[in-house]
Amino acid sequence: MNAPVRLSELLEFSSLAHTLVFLKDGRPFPLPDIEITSIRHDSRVCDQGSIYCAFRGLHEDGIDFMDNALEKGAAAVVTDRLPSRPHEGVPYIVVEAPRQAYALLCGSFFGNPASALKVIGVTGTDGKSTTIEYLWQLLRGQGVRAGLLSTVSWDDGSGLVSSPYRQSTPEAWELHSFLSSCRDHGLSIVILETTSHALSMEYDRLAGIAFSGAIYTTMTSEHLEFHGSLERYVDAKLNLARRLLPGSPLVIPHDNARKDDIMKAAPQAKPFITAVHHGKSSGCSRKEDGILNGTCISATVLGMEPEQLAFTFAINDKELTTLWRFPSPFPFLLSNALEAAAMAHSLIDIPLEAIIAQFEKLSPVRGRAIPVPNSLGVTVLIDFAHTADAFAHVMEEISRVHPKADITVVFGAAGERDTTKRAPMGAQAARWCSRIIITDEDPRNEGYEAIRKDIEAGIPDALKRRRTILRIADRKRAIREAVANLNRGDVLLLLGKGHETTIEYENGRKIPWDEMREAREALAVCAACREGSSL
Ligand SMILES: CC(=O)N[C@H]1[C@@H](OP(=O)(O)OP(=O)(O)OC[C@H]2O[C@@H](n3ccc(=O)[nH]c3=O)[C@H](O)[C@@H]2O)O[C@H](CO)[C@@H](O)[C@@H]1O[C@H](C)C(=O)N[C@@H](C)C(=O)N[C@H](CCC(=O)O)C(=O)O
Ligand SMILES: Nc1ncnc2c1ncn2[C@@H]1O[C@H](COP(=O)(O)OP(=O)(O)OP(=O)(O)O)[C@@H](O)[C@H]1O
Repeated sequence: MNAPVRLSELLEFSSLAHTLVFLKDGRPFPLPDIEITSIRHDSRVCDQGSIYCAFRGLHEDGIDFMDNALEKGAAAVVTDRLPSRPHEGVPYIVVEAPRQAYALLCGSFFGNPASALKVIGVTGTDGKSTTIEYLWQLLRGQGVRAGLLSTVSWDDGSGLVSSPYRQSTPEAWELHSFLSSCRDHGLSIVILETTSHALSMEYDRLAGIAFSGAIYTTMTSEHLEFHGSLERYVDAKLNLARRLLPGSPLVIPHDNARKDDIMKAAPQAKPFITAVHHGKSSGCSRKEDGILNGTCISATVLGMEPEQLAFTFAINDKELTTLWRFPSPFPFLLSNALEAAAMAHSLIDIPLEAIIAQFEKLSPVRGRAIPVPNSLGVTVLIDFAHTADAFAHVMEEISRVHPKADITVVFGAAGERDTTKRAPMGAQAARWCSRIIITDEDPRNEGYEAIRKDIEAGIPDALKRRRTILRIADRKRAIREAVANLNRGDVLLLLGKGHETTIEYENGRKIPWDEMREAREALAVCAACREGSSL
């Protein structure tokens, strides 16, 4: 529990542009200084001494809950307009953007912990959590304890646990509370997942934080239901580069289509371009990539096995001949690791070779490209792919590793979220897989049927006739059906649930979910059944 802070101090240290309105006997009156115990955007969790920040939401207008917040004990209100009948004796802090004000006040409440830390932001469409956890592992391998907050994990210096938050970049109160805990544990580096929602000017959850490093992973398309267009989505992502401190490392993969825009958004950054390629190729070059002041790091994959990759790497034009190992067959994960290595190298000034030597010991990230052991002679992979680009990468690479295998995929798509990605996901599934089972991911109020139709709309008619397409809403039954039909040598991809622990249905109803347990159980049932029938 943090000690209360005086309102005057909070306002001063947050540098918040505001107008303070405090009425007594119907007239403006100088505000008596009050103690603030918390900053909240939800009236239901306000208590004695809270500041209530009224947000305009997708469903509600926070101004309608001011009375509720005051009844709960809120001592002040942040708003973009006064209510029609302002209460006497309530300080109204009138601002242009309440969400930005909320973030600045939260930072100020916790003593602006970000300014005492090197905060590294990781953004992109796919690969954020994996890259973050690889960076955390690589730094740890060099004896540097770093804080970490991603969709999957959380470490404030007290150890790695599952992230307790529903959001990948949590709301500012939770975020600054986490950062202050990192500072109090004596950490100097914190790696933060910075999502497009959090970076957008609409939500601005990261307002007031200056970044000491940024990694961009892939940049395709997601969350268009929120951003409205691809350009606005990209622009939100660029806010991370715009918030880099001068001279900070900025790591971008060579094949990121928005590489130039990202570099333009941070002209004073120190760029690192990374590339992973097969066989002989130039990878990236400082001249071609326009980074004469930066560094190119490229890995050449020389060998692919079902469980690992062998590669060499080059820094700028200097090719190093040592053969290194990466403990996964997926080059896109090697690309994430290479980005993490570039950042670690820049942050702690340790030769890249020493960092890359740690690759073979990297642990997988929960729910990402995790094989499920079995006795059926099949390959079953659990993965969190939930965009068309991630589908393409996983499916293409698994086909390369198992060129003769029949591939079955089980997947769905999130309800009430980006609908534009569904058809392209269906198209990728049909391109690479002979058997497609469309099931529930998080149908929410949209329901299974609408989502299934959107996915199927992306499957070309010619492929519809050549593929087996099953529609099984119940994910447990879908997995059982998929496993029951596998033949020795086949591949089964279970996509989109990864580490998640629930499936969300209508009106917020959730059922507990564990994809690994479901897969194991389905495989055990099938193994027992096949043993029984061979007796
Ligand atoms: C879809 C979405 O973005 N929802 C966010 C949004 O909710 P909303 O607009 O529906 O809120 P609302 O119900 O209209 O309420 C408006 C305001 O009134 C308040 N309220 C409401 C009721 C009441 O009784 N009292 C009260 O004070 C609410 O607390 C809120 O501040 O505003 C809320 C307050 O900021 C957010 O917590 C909420 O995030 C929800 C939890 C969410 O799921 N967000 C996801 C989409 C998200 O942010 N994801 C990104 C990206 C993930 C990725 O890339 O993988 C992330 O960073 O996690
Ligand atoms: N570099 C990459 N290129 C393409 N796809 C990738 C890459 N890295 C990971 N993926 C795919 O994206 C999935 C999600 O990975 P990860 O959790 O690291 O991304 P994320 O950006 O954190 O996603 P989210 O924020 O939605 O959790 C992986 O399971 C994999 O299928």
